[in-house]
Amino acid sequence: SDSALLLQVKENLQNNDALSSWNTSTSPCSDGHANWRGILCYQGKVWGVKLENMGLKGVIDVDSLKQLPYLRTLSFMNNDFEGEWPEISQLLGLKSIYLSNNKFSGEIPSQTFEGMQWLKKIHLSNNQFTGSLPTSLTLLPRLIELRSEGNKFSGQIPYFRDHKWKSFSVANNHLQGEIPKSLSKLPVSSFSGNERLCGSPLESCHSKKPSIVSIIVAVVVVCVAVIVIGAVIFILHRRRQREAASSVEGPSSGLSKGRAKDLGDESRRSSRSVSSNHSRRGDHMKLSFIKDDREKFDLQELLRASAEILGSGCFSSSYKASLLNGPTIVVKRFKQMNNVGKEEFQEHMRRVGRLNHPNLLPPVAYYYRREEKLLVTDYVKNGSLAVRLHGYQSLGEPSLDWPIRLKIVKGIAKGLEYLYKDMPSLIAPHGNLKSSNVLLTESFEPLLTDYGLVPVINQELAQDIMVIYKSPEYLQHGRITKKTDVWCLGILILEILTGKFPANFLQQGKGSEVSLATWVQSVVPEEWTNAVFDQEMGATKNGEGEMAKLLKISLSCCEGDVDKRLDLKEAVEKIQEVKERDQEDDYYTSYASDGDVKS
Ligand SMILES: Nc1ncnc2c1ncn2[C@@H]1O[C@H](COP(=O)(O)OP(=O)(O)OP(=O)(O)O)[C@@H](O)[C@H]1O
Repeated sequence: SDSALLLQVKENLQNNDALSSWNTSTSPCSDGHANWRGILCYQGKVWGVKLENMGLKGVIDVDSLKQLPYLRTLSFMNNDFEGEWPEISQLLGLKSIYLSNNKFSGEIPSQTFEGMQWLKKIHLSNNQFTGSLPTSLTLLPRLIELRSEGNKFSGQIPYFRDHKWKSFSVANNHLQGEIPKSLSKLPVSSFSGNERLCGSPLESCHSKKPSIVSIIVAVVVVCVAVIVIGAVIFILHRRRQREAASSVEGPSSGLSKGRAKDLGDESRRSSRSVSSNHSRRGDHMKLSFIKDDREKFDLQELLRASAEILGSGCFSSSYKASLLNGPTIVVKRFKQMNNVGKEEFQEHMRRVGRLNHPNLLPPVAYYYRREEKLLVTDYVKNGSLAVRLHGYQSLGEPSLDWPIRLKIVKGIAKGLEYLYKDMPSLIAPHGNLKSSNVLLTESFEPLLTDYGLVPVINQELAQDIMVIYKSPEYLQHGRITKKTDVWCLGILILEILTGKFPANFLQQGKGSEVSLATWVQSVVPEEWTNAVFDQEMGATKNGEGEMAKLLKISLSCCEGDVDKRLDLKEAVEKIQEVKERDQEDDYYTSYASDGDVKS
């Protein structure tokens, strides 16, 4: 019976506490409705198994599922399954398969989908699948959704013919080669994050195949160059060693101490040995500067500078260092980038370095070694918006007033708008927009930091640390869209208006939809003045009307349904329309006129 088969499925699952309703006292389906959690019924028959967000792992018992004759949809999204591709391809009647956001790994055999002629939707995003995208996908006549972003698929995209895509993404994999013509009308975001993929809608390939002769010539030239460079490096290295031995031996300074305490595999060495170790590496101490217009310094000078730790997140640690007779700078040490290659990292830094906007903090220099990636920026005097919003009251310092908060919001929106224009190939051009990544200049102009990093951060860890992966679309459907940064913007504005820390509202566990936005929505507008707006903002004459306007805009940015959410352009336009003071507007009336806000 269906009951026995499903109980067998349950038995093979670990962490199955959420399935307590699966027991012999009821049947899974009766008279059209389901008695068992996660079972979808139609006319008393099991047509779907939807076990999402339950922390499940173990084995998916395909042999039992195979015997459910009416099974059409299967979802194990947002769980903790590991291991190889489950043999669900034996379930020939399936119309949809959802396995996104697990830890499945390994290759999916190329013939896997053969014969699954009813299959319309396949969601595999954010696992760790490797190898090629199975060619049998191209043979599925009804396929309209294929989500495979955020894996480690490599090789070329197979040739799809006449599929009418409702949703397609192979973004953030290791795919390469030319995108098949049949997919060239899809948006850039469907393919971004694959460094070696080319052809429309991405940049054209221009790939003239080099002749054998030119390859041989190139190899010879490279070999000669390597020998010459090696000899030069050796000489310089020896010279520096001698110089360094005398200059570095002195008492170690703040940054080297901080690094010695904190730097990954070097953590157990003393600060002195960090310094001398680096000095032995000679040329490896060189930082790559983005622009030529500033005085250069190298890693050794950084290690000698007096330094203090500014903070250490999951993603990076940041040190403030004052160079002797030089500027005060911040060295950010990335923790989650060990998958990125040198070329990729350099190209990315150069790309970020080309950006130029008054609301973006520009990189000054970077440093790459396989086990160490550093980014140097200027120190920004007023620190982060996070500290200003949440840390100042305890110090007895005045908080930010409403006009300044509005100025900050407008600056953030402009910075983000620029990122969207100048990094169009990224699905989430910022990716980690939050208050600790907004710094404030002396005139309280906001500067965005940590932007554009999605392509170089380790995918599997990025999911735990970057704000885009807390969005409703990611938690529910495992996808990131061009509007995901807008959601982050909305939450950030709510944080600025309420003075509340968004992370406190995110429930533990995947799939939760509770956020600062849901809390604000739970408060009636009449209570906003007392219950929602940060009392620390202080009263501005008639400011509440404008505050309410901004609050409504931010709620529209946080709309859970991506289609209803404002896009970035709309959001920025509306934000720029909010005035610092508005003598006529009153927030109750302005709220009443806008019925769709609480959708
Ligand atoms: N250039 C800078 N000038 C002044 N303060 C900075 C600068 N860069 C970073 N900070 C501050 O240093 C602290 C640590 O920053 P860091 O980016 O390392 O971690 P985080 O932003 O708190 O968390 P995460 O690792 O998730 O990004 C933060 O409060 C940040 O605002």
